[in-house]
Amino acid sequence: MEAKPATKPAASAASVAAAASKPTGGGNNRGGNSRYQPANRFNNRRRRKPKQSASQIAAQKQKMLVPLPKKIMIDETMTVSELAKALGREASEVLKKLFMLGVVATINQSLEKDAVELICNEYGVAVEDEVKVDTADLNLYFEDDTKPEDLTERAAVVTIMGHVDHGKTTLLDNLRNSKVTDGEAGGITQHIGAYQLELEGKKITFLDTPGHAAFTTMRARGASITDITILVVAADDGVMPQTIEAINHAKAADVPIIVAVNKIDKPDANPDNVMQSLTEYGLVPEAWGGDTIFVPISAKFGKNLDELLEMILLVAEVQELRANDQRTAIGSVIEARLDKSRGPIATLLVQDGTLNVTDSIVVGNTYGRVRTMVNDLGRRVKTAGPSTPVEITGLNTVPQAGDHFVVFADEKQARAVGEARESRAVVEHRRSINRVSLDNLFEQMKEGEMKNVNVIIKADVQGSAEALAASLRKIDVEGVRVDIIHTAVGAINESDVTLAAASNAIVIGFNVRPTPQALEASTIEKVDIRLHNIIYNAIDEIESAMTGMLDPVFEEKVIGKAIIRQTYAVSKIGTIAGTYVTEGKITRKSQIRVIRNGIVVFDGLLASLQRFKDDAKEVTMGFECGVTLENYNDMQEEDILEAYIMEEIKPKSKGKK
Ligand SMILES: Nc1nc2c(ncn2[C@@H]2O[C@H](COP(=O)(O)OP(=O)(O)OP(=O)(O)O)[C@@H](O)[C@H]2O)c(=O)[nH]1
Repeated sequence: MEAKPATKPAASAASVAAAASKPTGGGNNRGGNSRYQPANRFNNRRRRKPKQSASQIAAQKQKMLVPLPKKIMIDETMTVSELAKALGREASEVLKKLFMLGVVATINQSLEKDAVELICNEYGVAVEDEVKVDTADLNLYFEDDTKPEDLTERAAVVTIMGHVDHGKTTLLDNLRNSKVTDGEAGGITQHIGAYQLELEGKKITFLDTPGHAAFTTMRARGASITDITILVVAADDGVMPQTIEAINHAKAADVPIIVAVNKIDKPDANPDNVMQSLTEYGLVPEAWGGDTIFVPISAKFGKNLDELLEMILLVAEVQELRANDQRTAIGSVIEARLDKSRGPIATLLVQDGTLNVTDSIVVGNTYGRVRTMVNDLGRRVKTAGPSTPVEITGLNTVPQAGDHFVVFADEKQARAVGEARESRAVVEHRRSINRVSLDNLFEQMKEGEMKNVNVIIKADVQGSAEALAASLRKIDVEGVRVDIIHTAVGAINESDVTLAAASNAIVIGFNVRPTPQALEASTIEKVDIRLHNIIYNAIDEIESAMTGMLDPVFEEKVIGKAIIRQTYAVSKIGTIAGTYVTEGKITRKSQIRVIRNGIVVFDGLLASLQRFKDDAKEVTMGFECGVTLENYNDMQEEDILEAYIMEEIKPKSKGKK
């Protein structure tokens, strides 16, 4: 049977394909068979044509289907293929354009923003920086975007501060007992770090960890939860160092102060003296033309406590404290601890929104689900609105006082944010970010980040502190001024470092030293402490730093410490101090500072260093030695000798410690 012409081409296509795979063929080479040529061409044409037209059509289709975008977003760099995708173009087309612009690239090569802009320019497409929202940054959730109509009144949050023994705890306890037992007959009260009182239908929340250390530690961690500070000053004792510290801590946080002049029941109470002294710190009673409220009280005998509460309500009213109880809760940690049987426990202060049992929550660098919630009366509650303190369980680990908390829509989201924060916390110490030091002051000023330089001054005597403060205030470099946020007499203590950390301040010590705790805290918090014994040098250093001319060549390095155990007066030689080296070593070449109660009483040269009557080159920790100083004989038992050397350092190194 003769094959029909129509079937021939098909048969021959298979043959040609076979032939094509073996171009040199065997004996049955049909390549020269003219009979098959037309069919061959026909078939080849048929195979080529659809292929070409398909890609052309696809390209055309793509052109038609994907119009160029008006703009594309870039996060620093993008690869050629990402760019092509964003533009809706073939990568080869983008590569070609790059080539024409003189850039030889591959498809996975990442392009800098400049190159992306060049290409996009060719297409008439704008390039914009992608604004990345860092969902793990809890501060974001504290940005206030509530409409005024959604806001309702909330209770004021009050902190009590003052000098030791002036009656802070007595006041907190008596306020609580007087009010709480009124309405909650026999109610179990428990310490959860804060409590609420009700007066005239309005609530007030008291943080019951008195003292400015707790207040400022929380502020250093980002929490500013206090609306009003009660400054307790004992009328029989008057204004004391910690009264002043408390004032400066409250001022630095911009929190209004109500003065409670306490212990007025005492026969030697002198409230007028307290008022008079406080005027020096800008706290002037209303009766004297100022705007500070003073309430004379007796915390112990409950006198005028209602009046004090009324004044708190008054100040709160002026502040117009509002919150939106309909949103998911945000707030801060007041206290946290680990309970052996219940796991991590945290007292939270809800600052906005309403917190519910079962809420998925991120607290500081941990997360979890609110399992139980207990209020300040020890009662189980299911919800907690704004300004309410509650103790919760259900967190994975223990957070820290001052940490922020945020409630998320679901557990998955909370876990993602919590885990991201956890791992981030391991690599970066959040409080060291952007901390000011004299070494970076100029850069921060240049970048416009600094409007004023906050300084804390500690000095051996009030006179030097004031003189230094006055001179520093006069410095004005390119509109940036020095702001003295606290001055006091005595060693630089932990509280100074905490205040510096919370207020981004530099600490200047004049003839004083930091306590070991303060030194340790300053290293952790990256607070710059500068120590001087010549006022001019302190001023010059700050001024140089502000003009970018700070170029320290030498830095002092403390190499050892010793304590004087005994002193001997020896004629012709003077005082020999029998000392015991407690840290590092003392070398014959070191300079010596004599420190008495945190104050530098001598700074100069070593005259002799001896071990068992022999001159020694150096004496190390754990050994005793005899020391004499040049031109100084007033060494006393218990004095600390600090040995230091001056070391050459590279410019822009860490500050003096
Ligand atoms: N007479 C009298 N004594 C008071 C009054 N308030 C407190 N005290 C007494 O003063 C002493 C110290 O009171 P606290 O409440 O412990 O003082 P504080 O400020 O909390 O002290 P620290 O916690 O050490 O800082 C106690 O013995 C109180 O009883 C008062 O109004 N009148």
